[in-house]
Amino acid sequence: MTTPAVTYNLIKKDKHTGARLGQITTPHGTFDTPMFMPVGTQASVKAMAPEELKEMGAGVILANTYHLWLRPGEDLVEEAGGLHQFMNWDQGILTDSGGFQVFSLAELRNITEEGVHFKNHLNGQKLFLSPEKAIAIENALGADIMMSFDECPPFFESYDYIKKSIERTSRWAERGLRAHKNPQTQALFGIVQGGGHKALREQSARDLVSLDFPGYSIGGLSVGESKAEMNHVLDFTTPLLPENKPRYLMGVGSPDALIDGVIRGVDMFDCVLPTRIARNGTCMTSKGRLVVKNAKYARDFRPLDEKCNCYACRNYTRAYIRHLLKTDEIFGLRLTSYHNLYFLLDLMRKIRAAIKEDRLLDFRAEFFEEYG
Ligand SMILES: CNc1nc2cc3c(=O)[nH]c(N)nc3c(CCN)c2[nH]1
Repeated sequence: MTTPAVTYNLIKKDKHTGARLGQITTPHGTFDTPMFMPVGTQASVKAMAPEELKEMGAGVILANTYHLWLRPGEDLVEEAGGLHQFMNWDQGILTDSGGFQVFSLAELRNITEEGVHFKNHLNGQKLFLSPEKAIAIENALGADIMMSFDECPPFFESYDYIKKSIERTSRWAERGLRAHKNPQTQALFGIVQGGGHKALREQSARDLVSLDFPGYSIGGLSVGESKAEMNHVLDFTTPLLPENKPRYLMGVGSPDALIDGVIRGVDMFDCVLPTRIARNGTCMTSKGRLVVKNAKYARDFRPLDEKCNCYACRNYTRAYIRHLLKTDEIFGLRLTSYHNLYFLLDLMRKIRAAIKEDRLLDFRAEFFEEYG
């Protein structure tokens, strides 16, 4: 039995909720869970240097197969020694498989059993992605954790459509497992789908768990459904997954969604939100969102968040950051991006501490009281 590339160690279960304290060990280090993973779609977490990401406690970051396949090409990244070498990041890297990005970015032509035909969103060129092609690209990129090639169906699609979709996604997952060249150094996760349908989530989970992946992602969420609907799906989906393997909720999220996902047994999260809203001057604070570009902050010489200990909050004021954003000074985006990423990574640190002391529900109540 070869040692798998990624192993999960469940350290402690919260007494009052489904939350778990754990650690995930990868070829590039061991990281505490629950964890938030900053998104670096094109091999860069926008505006952040690797040293800054390390300083704020980021362990695993994301990159996207679809984007890197188009530019600069997986062969170039492989020639550079793989993503870690190429982007000078020696901690964890997870690559998404391209399925979701194709559906959300490219002009779709059609989905067949073989794979997905579509147009390159940059130049309209006809392209084709199959499970085998996506896995080959992820093998070349060299991420520690790879996603299976899946279809993320619209949450509100019909039962029949989603049933056909998850059955094909499970066949794609099996094809991906067979095509995977480096299982000893790269862990391939299965992605559970099924929309809002309990029976389909059960069928998808059953199919994927029988293929014995080293970890499982929960897909098909954070695609426009309400937070209540997402939490309801999590309520019946996480218990279907093996306790001794990591669970990754894709594309989530906001501070409240992170807490509610942890409570329902999720270990890993990713979202572009912190860096995306930072670029238009919206900051996450313990008292909710703060749009620092607003005129009311022009002479506000307090930090973005008086309870935050990040580089931006220790050294700069709302007035200065607002000035930078208003004058299109790039340093402004760097400060808001740094702060938002730090805010979510620090939130995960607080959540892990709360699980350790069995006071996660109290922490949730305190957090929501202030966050609004
Ligand atoms: C922002 N919301 C969101 N929902 C997702 C679902 C999938 C999903 O169902 N499958 C895959 N492969 N990726 C997803 C992603 C991208 C995660 N970086 C999602 N993002």
